[in-house]
Amino acid sequence: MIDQFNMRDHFVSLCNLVNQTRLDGVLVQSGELIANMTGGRIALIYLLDATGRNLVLSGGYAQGFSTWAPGSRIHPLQGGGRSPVCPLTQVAFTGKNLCLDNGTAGYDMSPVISALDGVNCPSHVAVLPLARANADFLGVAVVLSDGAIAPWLDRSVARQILRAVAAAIETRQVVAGQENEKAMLAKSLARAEGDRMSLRQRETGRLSKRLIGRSRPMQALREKVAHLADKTGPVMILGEDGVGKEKVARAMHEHSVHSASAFVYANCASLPIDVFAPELFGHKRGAIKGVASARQGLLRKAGNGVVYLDGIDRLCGPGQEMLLRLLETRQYRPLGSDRDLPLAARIIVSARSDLSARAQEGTFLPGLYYRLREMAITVPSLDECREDIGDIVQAVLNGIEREEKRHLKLHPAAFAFLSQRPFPGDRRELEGLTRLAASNAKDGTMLTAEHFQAVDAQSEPENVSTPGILPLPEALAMFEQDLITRALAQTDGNRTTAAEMLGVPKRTLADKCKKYGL
Ligand SMILES: Nc1ncnc2c1ncn2[C@@H]1O[C@H](COP(=O)(O)OP(=O)(O)OP(=O)(O)O)[C@@H](O)[C@H]1O
Repeated sequence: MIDQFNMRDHFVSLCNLVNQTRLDGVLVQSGELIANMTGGRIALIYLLDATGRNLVLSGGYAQGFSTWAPGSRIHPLQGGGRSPVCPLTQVAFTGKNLCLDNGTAGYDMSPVISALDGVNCPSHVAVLPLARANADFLGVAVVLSDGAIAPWLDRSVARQILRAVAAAIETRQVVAGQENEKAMLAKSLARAEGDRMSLRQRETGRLSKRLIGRSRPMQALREKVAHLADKTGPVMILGEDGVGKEKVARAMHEHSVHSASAFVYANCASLPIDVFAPELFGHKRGAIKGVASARQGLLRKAGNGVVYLDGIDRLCGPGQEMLLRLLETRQYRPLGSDRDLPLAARIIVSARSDLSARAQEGTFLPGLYYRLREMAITVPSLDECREDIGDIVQAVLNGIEREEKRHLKLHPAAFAFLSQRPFPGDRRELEGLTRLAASNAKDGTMLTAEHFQAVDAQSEPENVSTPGILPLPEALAMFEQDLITRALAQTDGNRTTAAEMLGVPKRTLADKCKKYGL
């Protein structure tokens, strides 16, 4: 009769249960379902906590209350042999229904009474175990009824409903756990991303202090430097004289994980192989004639830092071949040694921008060029980044302020002057010009266009009036006169010696002196 009478209600409640998307909703729905099924007035759900040692009052249902959320309370599962017995503990350990239709004598009902918070406690109590799909203990449902509960529990539907309730709770717990994990993961990802961003900002900030300029080409350059900094393999930095190739190399090293190791500089320009090889690889004692002691090479000195080879385009042919071999084998042998050593340092080279053409025409080893261009950076010239002039000048002035305690500011007219002025020596020329202009300015003043113009005027070669095109006899006479004057000056007017110097007979010189009135 019970089953027939309530079947439709059970079915609706079960659908509601399955449709709950939150654990608290599942618990209320479960309470209602269990109460209806057992004819109870109140149903409480206690779930085992993560430690497996406590039952936590997690949800409940009370007839007549649209929503009822008993405060969550923790009840430690008690060890055996206690008196009075905790009914929750007993069910947790036995896994069997406990139906107290005939009174609760001998049982400690405080975990149940305390949950009621003043709600009148019905006379009949049953504690029903809830099990996970793998039969592990999940928790208990406590039913409080004004009438006998046992007859209701005998129905097969009771077992099915308790299984459905346990499954719904377990599913929600798993989903809630996953969501919790997802939220924690998202939080830690956001934290890591934040850390990464601020680290990146700090690093890019450091790079902008070294490689000054807000122009697009400079921004792109800094990005490329940051990108290549932690890669391995050689880097080639291309650019004309004074654009800042070495500065880029140093910035890349400082940005890398090996920044604590050494940055070793070597100028390759025009070095013959017998100087370049021992310099780079080092040599053993007695390996070089006339050199008594052994010497550590630059590769060894750099450790796992950087060896910066400046002006690789001017390295001699055998040097180029040696370098290619080093990059290919990643091994080298100090002169006089019989042991190869591994290449630990990163090789960064600099060259003028026309290296590709040089490789094509065969004046630079093509194989080395192709190896080096795998990671190449071209430094934009100041002409391509004219908007950076103000920032570079300001950086120089800041340096002067730090070193010399002199405070100088750039006058807008000076900036306008510099923006127009060509800089064939690139950033090096701008830096040097600013230093010289600043040396003529007083502390606390503005650096004006005149300060820069004064430096330019001093460095211009003296005005030599170049004669226009003269008829050849006239020009030859001028040249002859100048030559004789200088020969006489050098010989203190001694015509005999002067004639010898000029390779003419004494008589010819005398005639010419007469002709030119010397
Ligand atoms: N982005 C920059 N901001 C400010 N100063 C710079 C910048 N780039 C280079 N400089 C300055 O220009 C000068 C030349 O730089 P660096 O020696 O790095 O140039 P380079 O290209 O290696 O020159 P070279 O070809 O003669 O070896 C240095 O004094 C450096 O401080």
